[in-house]
Amino acid sequence: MNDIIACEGISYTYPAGRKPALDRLTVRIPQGKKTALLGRNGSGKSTFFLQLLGLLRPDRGTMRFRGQLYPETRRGLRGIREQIGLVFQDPEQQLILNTPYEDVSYGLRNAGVPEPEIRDRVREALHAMGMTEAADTPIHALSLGQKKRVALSGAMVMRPSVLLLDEPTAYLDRATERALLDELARIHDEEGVTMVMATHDMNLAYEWADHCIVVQDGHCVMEDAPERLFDLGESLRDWGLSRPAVLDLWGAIPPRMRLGHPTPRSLTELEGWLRDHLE
Ligand SMILES: Nc1ncnc2c1ncn2[C@@H]1O[C@H](COP(=O)(O)OP(=O)(O)OP(=O)(O)O)[C@@H](O)[C@H]1O
Repeated sequence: MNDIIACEGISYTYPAGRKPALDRLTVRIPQGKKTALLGRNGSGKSTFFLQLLGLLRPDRGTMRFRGQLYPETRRGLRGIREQIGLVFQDPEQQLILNTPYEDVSYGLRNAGVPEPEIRDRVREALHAMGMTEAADTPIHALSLGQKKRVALSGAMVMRPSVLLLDEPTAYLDRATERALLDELARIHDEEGVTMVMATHDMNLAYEWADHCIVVQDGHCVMEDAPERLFDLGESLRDWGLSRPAVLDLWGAIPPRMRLGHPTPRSLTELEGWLRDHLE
């Protein structure tokens, strides 16, 4: 597996922090894959995202993007930021202009993209998120799910190679969550974008991720495929993680019935299996 990002022993303490937010963190982000970043509140996930964007710099350790050390200069870091998009947990923190159209065009205009191209790219990005009709609606009149879609459009319009998603499904209802996940799947499959998602939802991590990273107290304690990670019992509890419900339900089905069938990755998949096998 090729790594698009590799961090080696990075540590960081906030100026006002009493202990390190990141403590000798060593992790890699595989290129073109979907990585879930897991860990209890305060374990360092958001801080890690800010480090990846170059908005915070490690006190020690090294970070590489496509095999090259992160640049030291502002200009170099801006170049990294053009290739990495971040969608904040709270869209209110991200959306700064009056309408979706204005907000999504902001980054392109800053990058000096010509107006006709801005128009086309913004329309395309809003259309992909089903936000065409709301393009000129005041942001404050949008629902939370719509605001999240605008934030995602704003990140995607820059055509990043890596998309960082901080709790993208937090506060969303099931239907809006499903629509957002379908859109992420489309972006991943069609555009080959590497994705990293911080989430507290273990069902989602198990269903969505190819690769999982677990952080505890700013340190990586486990990095593996979801099926191996979620097979661990006690350690999961120590790290503040739960087992995905689908694994417990699947385990409750008599072994002779499930023998030879791959373990379902989601409750929807399990539901389909039950429908086929219990008729
Ligand atoms: N601006 C700040 N100043 C001082 N300490 C901070 C600051 N931001 C975060 N921290 C501390 O750094 C540590 C890591 O926080 P971080 O927000 O990265 O965790 P997280 O895993 O993203 O948490 P959550 O799951 O709640 O979003 C915590 O101890 C937190 O209190």
